Amino acid sequence: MASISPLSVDEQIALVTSDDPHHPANLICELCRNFYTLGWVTGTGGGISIRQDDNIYIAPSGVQKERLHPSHMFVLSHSANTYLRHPTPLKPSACTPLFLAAYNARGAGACIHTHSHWAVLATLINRGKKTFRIANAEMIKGIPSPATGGYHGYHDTLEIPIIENTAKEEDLRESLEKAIEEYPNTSAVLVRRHGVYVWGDTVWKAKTQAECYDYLFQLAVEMAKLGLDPAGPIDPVEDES
Ligand SMILES: CSC[C@@H](O)[C@@H](O)C(=O)COP(=O)(O)O
Ligand SMILES: [Zn+2]
Repeated sequence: MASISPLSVDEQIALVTSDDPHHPANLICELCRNFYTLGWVTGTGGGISIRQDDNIYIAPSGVQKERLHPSHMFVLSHSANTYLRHPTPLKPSACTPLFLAAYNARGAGACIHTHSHWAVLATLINRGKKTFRIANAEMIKGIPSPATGGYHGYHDTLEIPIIENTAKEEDLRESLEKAIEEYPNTSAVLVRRHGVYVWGDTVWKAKTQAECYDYLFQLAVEMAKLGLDPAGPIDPVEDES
């Protein structure tokens, strides 16, 4: 991927400078501060990328994500596969190939990567399994169903692929791409002992869906602790009359 920008210095600065709080460079900073308080992006891990038309905004690698400034942002031209802005001496997030997988395969508008404990534990209660399952939970209704063009229903079983972690983040690309292909109805991929990637059509959909997923991961972990099957049926209610 070329790192020499075809843009002038002023044009590069303009890409990440805006008074609009909804500008991707500003939003990445704000959302990462929020995600930090949730334990999603602590210790420099995790992050979010946002696509605005052909421009993909990416945070730097190995930096405290709650202390980002818009001027730290990388901007990648999706169609040209060229960095329009590559602030030295920073490096783009190691999650970039994973974010690109969501943009390329699903036309996502944003992709979030968290190291949430709940996501990690959701992979551990499914030891030896390639899929996380949960059913009959209200928050499933917040998860899209690309197969129907709508959302999952309350009684649907939500299935999320689990891929195995690798020593380097970028080496997850192949298995993440395969999981996206094998699970056409998913908008998230869990990474064993690591976290989760969640994408959405817009930044707000990616955010709210990541919140629904995290809620469901916590619910499943707490249910498993109580000996309950997160994907189990609804118990029949006794007729006391
Ligand atoms: C605590 S380091 C974790 C990283 O290796 C990685 O898992 C991660 O999610 C963030 O990568 P980064 O390149 O800093 O954006
Ligand atoms: Zn990570």
